[in-house]
Amino acid sequence: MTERVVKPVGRGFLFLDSHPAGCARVVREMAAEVERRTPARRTALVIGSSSGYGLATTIAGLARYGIDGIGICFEKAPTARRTATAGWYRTAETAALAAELGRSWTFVNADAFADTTKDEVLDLVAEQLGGIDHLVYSVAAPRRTDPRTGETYQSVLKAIGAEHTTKSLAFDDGAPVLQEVGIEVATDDEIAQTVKVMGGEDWTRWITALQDRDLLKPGFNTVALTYIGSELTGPLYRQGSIGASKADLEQTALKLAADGVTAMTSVNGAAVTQASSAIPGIGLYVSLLHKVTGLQTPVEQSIALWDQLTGASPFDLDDEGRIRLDRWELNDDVQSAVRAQWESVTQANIAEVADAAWFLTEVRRLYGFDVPGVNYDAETEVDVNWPATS
Ligand SMILES: NC(=O)c1ccc[n+]([C@@H]2O[C@H](COP(=O)([O-])OP(=O)(O)OC[C@H]3O[C@@H](n4cnc5c(N)ncnc54)[C@H](O)[C@@H]3O)[C@@H](O)[C@H]2O)c1
Repeated sequence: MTERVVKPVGRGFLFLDSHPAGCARVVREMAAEVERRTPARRTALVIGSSSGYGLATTIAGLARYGIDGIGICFEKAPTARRTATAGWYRTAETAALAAELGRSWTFVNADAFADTTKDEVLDLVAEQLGGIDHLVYSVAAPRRTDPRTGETYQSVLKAIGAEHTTKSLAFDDGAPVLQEVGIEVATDDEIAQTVKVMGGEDWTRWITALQDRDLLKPGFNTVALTYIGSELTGPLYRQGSIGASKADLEQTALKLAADGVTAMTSVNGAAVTQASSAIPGIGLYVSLLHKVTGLQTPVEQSIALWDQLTGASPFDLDDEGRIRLDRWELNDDVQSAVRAQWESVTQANIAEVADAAWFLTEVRRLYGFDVPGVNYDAETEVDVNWPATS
């Protein structure tokens, strides 16, 4: 047991330590957003369950429909010098929540891309759940090793075709700083590697592995998360290397559907997550978006997703068969207001035009800081165990 005071130490939007009590409270706050429904008696596999949209999907499914499941994520244990990663602590609290609600959830801390992980998880699915009704694929990873070849691919955040610059938000001692950031052009190889990491290949491999062991229940459906976003972020995101991987993911859904699997992508709206805060321009964009309209939270969107996956609500699909949870973001009035603010923002007016302070708080909350009700001067237990099977 190791109790210590944990402070936000780091650079930019990256902190070295996470606050266990703060992370636990964030999980409870997320669960409190969910209105319960009659249990749906369904089982789910959530890949990327410790953070961002995968965490929200896990909590929403558990708290709204009493879904049982297995979550997979890739987190770091505490060491003598550093706390565990935030997702480790959030997973411990999510497991405690599941136990309180009397549901069966097991969390596997391993590389989802590895075949050894697939084998381990499929064994658990067979033993504990008897099969899967829903698979939600919500991985955001910087690299992937293909277990068949041993080759490691890296994803990049670069433009395609022409170089680009974007306005971007940074902070100096808590004060917002407007920057211009250059975006390099990705080579063909970098684009191909990004698609290998964030495209649909691994999602397909999970589904094939489940099919091979006859673990898909009748009525099974699966979603992988994708993003479209605004024209303002288009050159870097949707038309960039990461967007190429999202196009691949969307094509994969169509291929899986052609093979008889109920597979769709879910277009979620912008959210402040560890993955998104690393993308230049996104911090400024969401700070402006928040000022214009507020953001629909990941839990709110995940509730809408579960309502559709369980059949409680009809699917809200676009012409390309994608579930649209981002209509609030891409609404024309919202986008033209955000564009006007994006064009008018300067160093002098940034604190008024953008909700920069809100954004910084959201980033700090990703590590369990700035959470109301937590005493950050008190010692907190950092040696939290990975949850046992519930
Ligand atoms: N954040 C946004 O604004 C946004 C918007 C729309 C869609 N999305 C999509 O949602 C998905 C999740 O993104 P996020 O922003 O919630 O990310 P995130 O960084 O908050 O979470 C990523 C999750 O993936 C897990 N993970 C990473 N590498 C892994 C590995 N090798 N094996 C197992 N688990 C691994 C992490 O542990 C974590 O649980 C992505 O597909 C992303 O494109 C995000």
